[in-house]
Amino acid sequence: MRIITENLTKIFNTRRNQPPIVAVEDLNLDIHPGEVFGLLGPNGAGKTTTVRMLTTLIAPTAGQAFVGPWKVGRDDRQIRQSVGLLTEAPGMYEALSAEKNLTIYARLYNVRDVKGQVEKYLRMLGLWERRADPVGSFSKGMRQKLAIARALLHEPQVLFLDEPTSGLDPEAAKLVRDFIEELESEGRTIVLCTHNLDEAERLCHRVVIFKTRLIAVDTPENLRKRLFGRKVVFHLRQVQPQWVELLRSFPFVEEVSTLENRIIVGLPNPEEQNPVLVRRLVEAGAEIQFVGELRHTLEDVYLRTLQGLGE
Ligand SMILES: Nc1ncnc2c1ncn2[C@@H]1O[C@H](COP(=O)(O)OP(=O)(O)OP(=O)(O)O)[C@@H](O)[C@H]1O
Repeated sequence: MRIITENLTKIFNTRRNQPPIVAVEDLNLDIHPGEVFGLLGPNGAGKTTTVRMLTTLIAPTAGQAFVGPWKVGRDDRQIRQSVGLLTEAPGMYEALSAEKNLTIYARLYNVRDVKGQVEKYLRMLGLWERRADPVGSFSKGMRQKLAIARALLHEPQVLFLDEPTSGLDPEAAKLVRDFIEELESEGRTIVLCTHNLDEAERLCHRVVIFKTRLIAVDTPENLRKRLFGRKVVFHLRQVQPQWVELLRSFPFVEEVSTLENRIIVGLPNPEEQNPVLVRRLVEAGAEIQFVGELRHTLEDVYLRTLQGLGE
């Protein structure tokens, strides 16, 4: 399912005499069916507010939004049936078993085969053996998995995951990430709010960086290229100034810098241009140990993007 927002805005009117809080302003997004889409932004950027609007938990102040063919504010019942939501602090009945908790929610969602669906997701998330235990006895990771199971019981085509791996140990976090990839392969649209940029980079096709308003939206790769260009690192046995000058003499070379025994070269198209540079360096007597691409992480991109706003 496709998700579209058009000038989506949310303003919270707090206490009297207090200025209103603009949480989300004029947000325009087009999330493609079947993509994993990351919502990135600092604390208070409006990520949760956006998710709450798209899942019909709160009404937009202005603008509009569509989840598949359904319009937020007009078709809320259909939207609730089509979306699954994992919130930051999913509440469960602590004294009841995992199975009982899921059964209650499955009934609430009018799931047809309650028993079958509950079993399917308990098994899928590795909780089947612990199904009779009270949720109060579960670890954080098990609770998170149970919450994911709960969000999936009614087989939503769209899934909103707010910080799905926060507070999980690396093993549990990996399990959840693998599971997200599995859900993606089933063609579901997944919207992921996360502060874990490494995770966003691994899972998301595209990300939006926003802070109340949209700042940038693209694939992590394109954002990286746009902000940093592409850079190639030549590791040499030692660097001679004439090799730096040689590299600078190529018209397509954008910039050259050195760091210890490395020469870093900005190139628009390394696949085409590297072989030429390698050949000329070798001819000039350089001893090349390695050649690699300097990778900027999504974290670099994120921080640089927000810096542009004076963060
Ligand atoms: N119910 C509310 N009443 C008043 N203000 C609110 C309400 N919900 C959110 N806000 C405000 O809206 C802004 C955006 O909050 P939101 O929770 O959407 O941010 P977030 O990007 O999810 O942040 P975090 O990364 O910290 O979870 C904040 O300034 C917050 O204080």
